[in-house]
Amino acid sequence: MLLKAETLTEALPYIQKYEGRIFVVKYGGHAMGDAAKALEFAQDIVLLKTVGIHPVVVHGGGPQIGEMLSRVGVESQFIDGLRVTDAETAKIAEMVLGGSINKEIVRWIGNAGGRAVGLSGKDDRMVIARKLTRKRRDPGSMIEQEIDLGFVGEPVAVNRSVLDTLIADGIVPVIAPVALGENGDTYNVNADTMAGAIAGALDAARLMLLTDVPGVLAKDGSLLTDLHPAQVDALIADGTITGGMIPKLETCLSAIASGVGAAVILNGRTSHGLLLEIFTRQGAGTLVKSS
Ligand SMILES: Nc1ncnc2c1ncn2[C@@H]1O[C@H](COP(=O)(O)OP(=O)(O)O)[C@@H](O)[C@H]1O
Ligand SMILES: CC(=O)N[C@@H](CCC(=O)OP(=O)(O)O)C(=O)O
Repeated sequence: MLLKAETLTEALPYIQKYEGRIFVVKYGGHAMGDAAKALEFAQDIVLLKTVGIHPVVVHGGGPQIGEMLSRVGVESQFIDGLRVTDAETAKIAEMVLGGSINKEIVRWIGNAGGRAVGLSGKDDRMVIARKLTRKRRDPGSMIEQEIDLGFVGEPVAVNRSVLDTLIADGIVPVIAPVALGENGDTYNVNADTMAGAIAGALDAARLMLLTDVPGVLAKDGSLLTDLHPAQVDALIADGTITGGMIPKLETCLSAIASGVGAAVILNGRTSHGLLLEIFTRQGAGTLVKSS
């Protein structure tokens, strides 16, 4: 697609603008389609690296974890888009995320002609997390109850040194959302949250969240192409944004607050959607930006 002369002319200013900058790309479990789509994603990542932008991939795998859990007869429950994670679930989540999905993405990028190294937050103690707590109040009650999500973590520190080494060596880091607790426990981290923490620590120009919808949709189904952080609370309160879209937008806001240039939520199954967003005037998806 980028080989057309007019497309290249349109892309050039963006290439110059972002040369040398880091783009954190979160590849969600729902965004992963068939083998052809996976190859397109990998080609886009390789193209970014080739033009001098440094992609860092953080992947999810919620549906794939769910499949494995049901195969072994373990049920799982979600609260506010987060999987309640007991010790057995944490083990299976780590196996699926760090074992099978991580290595598949590394393979795809390699097949597309790039260099990739897979790791999780545990490698080189890259991401340290603490137990995440959630509070809930029953309708009509004044008392807030703490909900125990088990081994669900929120990143509290990111050590970027191993990522800097890989990036400088021409390698795309591919990161599974598993982190190390301060006490040495293993924590399952929502992949959006993980991507946001890494984007913040790397001063990324963009955080790109690839999912299975075109972006944030209004109640009438139309795409909200631009969102200011101040609009998000109201969209959650009036029920426009629900489920997994809530942690996604919370992540966008905290990434922007920690210095990331902007965040984009877009459809990872659209052919070369990543390139359309970065290198064309029209873009793709929902851009969340302060000004
Ligand atoms: N306003 C909204 N616009 C778009 N999607 C929304 C909205 N509110 C809730 N969603 C849901 O959020 C989902 C994306 O979150 P999630 O399933 O966690 O994605 P992923 O697995 O890619 O991280 C969409 O498939 C959709 O069902
Ligand atoms: C705590 C928590 O919910 N962790 C997620 C990690 C994977 C993930 O976030 O994957 P997607 O991006 O594909 O949804 C989970 O167990 O499903």
